[in-house]
Amino acid sequence: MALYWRHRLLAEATRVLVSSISSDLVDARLDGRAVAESVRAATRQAVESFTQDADPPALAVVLVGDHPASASYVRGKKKAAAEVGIESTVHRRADGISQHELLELIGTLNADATVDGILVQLPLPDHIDQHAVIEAIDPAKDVDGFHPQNLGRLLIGMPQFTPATPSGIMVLLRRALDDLSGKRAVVVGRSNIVGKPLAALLMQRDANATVTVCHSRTRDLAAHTRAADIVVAAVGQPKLITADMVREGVTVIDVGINRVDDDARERGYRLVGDVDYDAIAPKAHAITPVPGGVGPMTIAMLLRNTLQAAQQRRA
Ligand SMILES: Nc1nc2c(c(=O)[nH]1)N[C@@H](CN(C=O)c1ccc(C(=O)N[C@@H](CCC(=O)O)C(=O)O)cc1)CN2
Ligand SMILES: [Mg+2]
Repeated sequence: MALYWRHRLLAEATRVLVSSISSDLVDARLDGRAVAESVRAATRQAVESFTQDADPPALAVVLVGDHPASASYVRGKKKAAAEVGIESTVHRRADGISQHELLELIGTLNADATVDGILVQLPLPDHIDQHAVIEAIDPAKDVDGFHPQNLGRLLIGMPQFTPATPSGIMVLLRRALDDLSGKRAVVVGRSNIVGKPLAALLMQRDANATVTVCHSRTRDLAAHTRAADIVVAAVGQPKLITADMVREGVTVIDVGINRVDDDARERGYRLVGDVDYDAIAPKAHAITPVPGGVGPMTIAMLLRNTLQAAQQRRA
């Protein structure tokens, strides 16, 4: 029970801070960078007070292979951690690492009392069983909140670590809407790291949304999204959600990060979400851009989880 209340207090502190910052809802654009900055500022302050009489929270990040996007997210995590006073160590391993070797590394990090939080950057190479790796992480150090124990706790309303992207989305939704109670929320995508935990958070008693989860086999997706007050797209398909699929006044959260070729850009591509932002923005109450929407929240919420891990472990 103590864990539960500590989690709720931290969540409430973030919510108060986030709702008190100057408006980051310019027109309909819901500025994830600004909200993430406020979450990081709150975390920085809390880390400062934690380190008055304790070592800084310590995060271990495991990165397998040389997937460029994963390497870039891990750099982002390391930099953001340093900025709020969290120590981080990246354990980089070659693509060819065996599952056994990876499980051994997790075992070593679990046993290391100086490590508060562990995360394994996803995706992992095909020859490794992702579930086995996640299950090997000590649930008390599972700052991604992907361990079955933590996902199970979330489902029954006793969260310990809540996955970063869904909890970041909840902060954005609370920033955009005064009350989620009774709102019809359609989550498009049923992944273990976004869709499923987000559905659990939205139907929790402190949110009270009415939740529908849609996926690749859903018949007449547009009929669901058109009836929704909140649409969350987390599929990985550019322009899956078009203007004719949403109602006037909708709140749209775009979780997709898709690279599309663009010769005009120096890097040869640009990032787009799952949502046709330009067409939907004029009719939306609020909508997150890509980049600069959900992505920055993912890293901010991870930092919060890492502080929480240190607080719980050292209590
Ligand atoms: N172990 C984990 N693996 C993965 C997670 C996760 O939470 N834990 N989530 C994603 C990747 N991810 C963090 O790991 C992540 C994705 C996107 C961003 C972000 O800030 N995106 C920017 C754009 C960045 C760019 O230019 O490429 C944005 O949307 O503005 C941060 C973190 C999968 N793996
Ligand atoms: Mg976004």
